[in-house]
Amino acid sequence: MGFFPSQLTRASLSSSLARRLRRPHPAAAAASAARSLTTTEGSRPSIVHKRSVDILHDPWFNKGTAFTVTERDRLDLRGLLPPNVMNSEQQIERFMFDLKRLEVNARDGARDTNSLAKWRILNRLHDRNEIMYYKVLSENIEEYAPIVYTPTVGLVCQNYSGLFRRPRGMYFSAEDRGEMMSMVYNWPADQVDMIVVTDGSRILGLGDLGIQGIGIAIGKLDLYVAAAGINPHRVLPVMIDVGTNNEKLLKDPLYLGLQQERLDGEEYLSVIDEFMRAVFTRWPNVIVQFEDFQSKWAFKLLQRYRNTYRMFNDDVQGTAGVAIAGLLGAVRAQGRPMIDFPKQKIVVAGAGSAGIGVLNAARKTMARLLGNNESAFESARSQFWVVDALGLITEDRSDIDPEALPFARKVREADRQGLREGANLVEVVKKVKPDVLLGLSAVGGLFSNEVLEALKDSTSTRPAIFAMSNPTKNAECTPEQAFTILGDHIIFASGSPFKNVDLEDGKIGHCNQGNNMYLFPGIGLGTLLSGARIISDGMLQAAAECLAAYMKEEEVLRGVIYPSISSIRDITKEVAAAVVKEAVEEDLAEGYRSMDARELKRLSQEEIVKYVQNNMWNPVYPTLVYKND
Ligand SMILES: NC(=O)C1=CN([C@@H]2O[C@H](COP(=O)(O)OP(=O)(O)OC[C@H]3O[C@@H](n4cnc5c(N)ncnc54)[C@H](O)[C@@H]3O)[C@@H](O)[C@H]2O)C=CC1
Ligand SMILES: CC(=O)C(=O)O
Ligand SMILES: [Mg+2]
Repeated sequence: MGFFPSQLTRASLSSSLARRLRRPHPAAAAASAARSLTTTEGSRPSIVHKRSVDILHDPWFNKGTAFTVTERDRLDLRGLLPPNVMNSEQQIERFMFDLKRLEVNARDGARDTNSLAKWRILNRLHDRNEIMYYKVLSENIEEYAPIVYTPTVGLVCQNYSGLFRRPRGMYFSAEDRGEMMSMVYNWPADQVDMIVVTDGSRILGLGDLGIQGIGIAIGKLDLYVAAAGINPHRVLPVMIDVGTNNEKLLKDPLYLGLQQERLDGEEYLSVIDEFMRAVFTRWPNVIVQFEDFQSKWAFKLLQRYRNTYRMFNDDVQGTAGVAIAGLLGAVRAQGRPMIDFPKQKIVVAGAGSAGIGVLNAARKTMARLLGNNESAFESARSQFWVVDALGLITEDRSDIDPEALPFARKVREADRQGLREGANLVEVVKKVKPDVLLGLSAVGGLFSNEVLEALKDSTSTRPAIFAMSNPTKNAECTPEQAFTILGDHIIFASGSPFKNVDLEDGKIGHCNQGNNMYLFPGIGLGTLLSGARIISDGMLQAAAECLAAYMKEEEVLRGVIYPSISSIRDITKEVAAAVVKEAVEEDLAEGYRSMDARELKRLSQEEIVKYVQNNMWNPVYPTLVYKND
């Protein structure tokens, strides 16, 4: 990721040094200024022999956010900086604000009081030396994933306008309409494999963070490099800035994004359409991961692009796959075969992009296990109870969200259970006695003691709790609460990492991390290496099944339903191989580099895994050779 300092040759460095040395000494400049009444050194233009990112990386010329719009156009900088142009006083104010916040920030982390300080140190390393950064991250993934990814990345996004030092990635704003097709050429890499794009409208469970949401795209791509071995020179974090509806940011003089309300409707769509056309024109083989778009647009954009472009929505599709793997694990943990999955009663709190994604995938998986026909699909529907901000969703609700409609309980059914439209979560859990309680609500503490007490009457021998909302403070409950109230026999998973819980008698309450990080890197890598033109449901299903099968029987029986993050590279390799295999079987694979479609078809399972492994980038210094051309 970033701007390839390694590509600066000794020649370009020494010529830039020579140019600087040719620049007049300040004393000589002062004398010359005195000779002229009209021109001072400050107002005289500087001759610059470089353009684009080379300027941003030259501390002599770099003005950061203070480059004016015309300068950005003249110097090929459009899109390489956040859109809000600042003057030098504002820049200093922003810097000082952040400097003075250091002590406060140190207390902000949920569990690690130094998390933001660690992020800063890692980020500075990322700016200085990419290979070393990724080596540190890969070799210490358990320790640093919570810093570059959830939960700390949430804190980073909340404070991004203050933390911003060097730009990373591209910014496409509403002001860039009509320019995007040329702007993409400001990015220095001729090959980009992976883009993670957000519009900042729903960052983790933290709401609309506007332009500051670029932190999540950067964090996800860090995992692409560390887990999937995508070459960091070929990843691109993108922020599409269509404004923000966050009142605080709209009023903040130090905010780096457009201070206007979000575009909506056709205007919004035209910006996203233009962005998609531009990136696929320059990089026809790129894969675009949509991340943290508010539900309102997440589904619409997925439907709009999924059959034309190589893209997927991680919150809808990645999360669904991870949840399915966990739900199947929870069935196995009860000592029951997976075929029993369609008998599970599942209460889902949250009907947004993530919740609905999980519900659709779980229903399809049940239907497949029941015979894969229409009646199986219909009967699977009755296994779910969905509670959103307004309570239990039934067909009695007016103005029901079309995505949630298939999961609305029939009024008669609800009546029979003593439930009604809008029933609260405690009532629903009491009446349904579910096997699984799954939270994707972004409401920290939603699984209150009362809800957990109600779950004691679950008909399952091993009730499962998935508190999947991020970051840590948004988790629906903590593992301590769950194990303390319900005992050691439960299955527990959370979206952000928690420590295992020490229980009495030396027993351990295992806390699984149920996060889409176990799938999205493998989905991206498998798509890239298969050369599939689109990402099909089958490819996503293959990824989920691979993750489910990764866990051994004895682990699952101990309550360990997701792997340890320390093996994420190995899991990702297997997931990517499963995606490649499925793409080949569905005749979607067109090959990658010298591996053409016909040859891909001839590979055995083992050879596919090897092929994937051989194409994963490793953080090792290459030998550098000077070439004078
Ligand atoms: N663990 C993981 O891999 C993932 C976790 N997430 C997390 O899921 C959460 C939700 O994400 P989205 O679905 O995109 O958000 P969203 O904002 O689209 O949906 C939130 C849903 O929760 C509902 N809700 C709000 N208050 C509620 C309450 N008191 N009781 C029940 N439901 C309530 C809302 O009505 C809405 O349906 C976020 O915290 C996000 O970080 C999202 C994707 C992946
Ligand atoms: C993990 C993730 O994608 C989210 O919380 O939005
Ligand atoms: Mg997300």
